[in-house]
Amino acid sequence: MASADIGLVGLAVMGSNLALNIAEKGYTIAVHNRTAARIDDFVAEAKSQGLSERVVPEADLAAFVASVKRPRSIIIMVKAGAPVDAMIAQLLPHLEPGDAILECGNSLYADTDRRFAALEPKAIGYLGVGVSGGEEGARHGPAIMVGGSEEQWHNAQPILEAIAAKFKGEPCCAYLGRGGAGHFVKTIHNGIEYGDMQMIAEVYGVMRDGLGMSPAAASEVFRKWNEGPLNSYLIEITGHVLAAIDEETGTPLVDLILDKAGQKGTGVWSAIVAQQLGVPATAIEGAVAARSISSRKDERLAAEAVYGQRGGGSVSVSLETLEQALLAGKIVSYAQGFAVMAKASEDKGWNLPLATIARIWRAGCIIRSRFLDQMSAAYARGEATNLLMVPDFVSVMKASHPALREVVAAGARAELPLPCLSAALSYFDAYRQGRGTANLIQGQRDFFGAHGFEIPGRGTNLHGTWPSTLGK
Ligand SMILES: NC(=O)C1=CN([C@@H]2O[C@H](COP(=O)(O)OP(=O)(O)OC[C@H]3O[C@@H](n4cnc5c(N)ncnc54)[C@H](OP(=O)(O)O)[C@@H]3O)[C@@H](O)[C@H]2O)C=CC1
Ligand SMILES: O=C(CO)[C@H](O)[C@H](O)COP(=O)(O)O
Repeated sequence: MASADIGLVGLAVMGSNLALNIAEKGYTIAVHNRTAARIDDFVAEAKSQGLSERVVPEADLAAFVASVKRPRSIIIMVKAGAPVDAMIAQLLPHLEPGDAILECGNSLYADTDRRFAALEPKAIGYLGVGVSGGEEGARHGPAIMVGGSEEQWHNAQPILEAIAAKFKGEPCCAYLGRGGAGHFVKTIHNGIEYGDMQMIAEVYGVMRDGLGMSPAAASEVFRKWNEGPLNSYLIEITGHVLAAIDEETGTPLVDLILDKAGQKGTGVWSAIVAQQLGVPATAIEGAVAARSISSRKDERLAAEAVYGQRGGGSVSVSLETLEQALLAGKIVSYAQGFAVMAKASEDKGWNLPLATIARIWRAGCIIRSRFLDQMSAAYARGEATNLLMVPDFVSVMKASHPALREVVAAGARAELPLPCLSAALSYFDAYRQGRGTANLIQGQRDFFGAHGFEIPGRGTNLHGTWPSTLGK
């Protein structure tokens, strides 16, 4: 007999913690996983947490679906990509019109659009749900970004709001638009996450290599910064990562970890979509490229052998300057991420609520910070679509961009790579430069390709009389 309020397939890190969160909120949840051993492990864990009475484990997929009350809501939390399509195909024969799939992984928004469109004629609802917060967030309250059918959102809303993180009592969960809107917003969340993490890593590099600070000393600085305007989850965990000691050797763990960053796709997708939309997101692009160069360890070692080790000596910037530089870089990066969402919203007709997005990112998600509270208030007042033009942030940027400039210049002189911070600074300088240099590019384009240029007051698509370069 159907007894479960909701079902969940995929009991790895995220799925098992979400399922425990759902059970803890008083809902009965049916669970299934391709590899049955994970179901047994999950049941044992649920038991140890006193939640097994609200768990219906099913190793057989048909029995799993049948155990969920109609109209059914089934969460899919498996590896993104082909496994999601495979899971939908396996579930479909057992679902009935009116049932819904809530796909909660880090899926490419275009895949979600496609799946949404394929299931709509079958009367199977489809929600593409971005979930952020990692293992701990999934268990105790993630930020939840929902896209897809509005009707299905209303069906799922009570459970999703119950399990979401709360900021001053408000659930960090919202419906953001049709089709892939929720996954799109989660992707940009991750792009911003990449920018935050890379800028923090660059500042750590200045501390380690330019100021000669130990991990313990750097940890103490991040702990202090977490009490100020940079207060955020990522600054907080950076302090903890830098303080950790390896039990085997007694040395700082961070000094033992290989300097090659992994990446699973959302950062690259953010950079690609920004370029496709014609919205500069240079800080995010810089962060993605930095992960890629980090992964080429052998090539970097070979190049170091050719060019020699860094010869720039120490840097002389204060910790206050570093803090201000990080703040300025972060504002630029968020401005870019939100500008990408604003343009996507326009192009795809999603009507993305930017204030709501900033609001649901204030707790639960990886980029949660004090700063997002200020941002959501600014967007709610409808002040601007680019954060760099929002009065509160204009004053912060005016005060902090000289620090960003000082750090980037000091880094360049000391031969320290700062790809993300320098990209943010260049974007800021270009964004506020009333007279740029693209007039020369237009001249060059007309020279080699007769592409035309504009002279204000004279006309568009004009051409120059250029000398011939033939035979030279
Ligand atoms: N880990 C994190 O911090 C976060 C992850 N996410 C996203 O959430 C989703 C789940 O992540 P995570 O919990 O880390 O798990 P993984 O991404 O590691 O995926 C493992 C799960 O997918 C299942 N799976 C893989 N291939 C198939 C298939 N072909 N058919 C059926 N099931 C399959 C596995 O089943 P089996 O046990 O049989 O191998 C297992 O349950 C991903 O999209 C991820 O990007 C989102 C936010 C944070
Ligand atoms: O979605 C997440 C956090 O918000 C996941 O942890 C994701 O895996 C992070 O991306 P990457 O693995 O590329 O660093």
